[in-house]
Amino acid sequence: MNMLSCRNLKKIYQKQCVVNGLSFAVQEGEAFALLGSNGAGKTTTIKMILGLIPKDGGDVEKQENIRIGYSPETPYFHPFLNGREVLEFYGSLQNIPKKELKEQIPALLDRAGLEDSRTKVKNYSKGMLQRLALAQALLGDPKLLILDEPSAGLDALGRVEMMQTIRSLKEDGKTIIINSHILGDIERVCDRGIIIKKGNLLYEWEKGKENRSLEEIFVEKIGGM
Ligand SMILES: Nc1ncnc2c1ncn2[C@@H]1O[C@H](COP(=O)(O)OP(=O)(O)OP(=O)(O)O)[C@@H](O)[C@H]1O
Repeated sequence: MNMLSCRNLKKIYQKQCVVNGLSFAVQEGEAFALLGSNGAGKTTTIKMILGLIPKDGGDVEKQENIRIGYSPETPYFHPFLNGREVLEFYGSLQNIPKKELKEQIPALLDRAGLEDSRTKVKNYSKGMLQRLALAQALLGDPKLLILDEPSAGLDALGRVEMMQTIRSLKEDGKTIIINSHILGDIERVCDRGIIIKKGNLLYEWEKGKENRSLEEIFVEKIGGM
């Protein structure tokens, strides 16, 4: 069953077509990757799926009434709040009752690999911000998670932990769309994905479909056009 499908998605910026008729479907319970070089159109695609920017063509169809969690490429939170306070704030925007939030927040911080400390966001490292962005995306137990570069800025161990967390979320039944440049991570966690170049779909990747690594496929597809 599809969780989400995009048909002929299009985005034009300054007369330039940066997403050019993309069509793909994400099935319920899978981890799906959007792959491509810098400027390929991955974040723009995510923003159209979320309705953050208008489409210049095409459709996005989602399962009805699903909750979506979103971790943006460059997370920003109020600098004078600590992690817990950030989650309380976003939880209140979602109308999650205070009592429920109190129960959820320590588990969410823990799951994202953050301590429930008084450290304010202004003193967070880039990696801590990424972790907080993931915890924020998990508020309200969404069915679909959209993670834009979730391991950007994390050190090697942090990256491994982040990918383990994402894998465990998939095992819990969440559907996950990930935008990432780290092909080894994608290969370990994702089931399927698409390679995009200059807004065009180049290749539909599926784990185990080919007897070569995602990196080899990526280099061939991206380098060969
Ligand atoms: N608001 C905007 N106005 C004009 N051009 C934009 C805007 N946002 C994105 N673009 C352009 O659209 C193209 C696709 O950008 P996008 O951010 O979707 O790429 P990406 O694949 O996510 O890249 P990266 O991996 O570097 O994040 C780029 O050429 C970018 O410069």
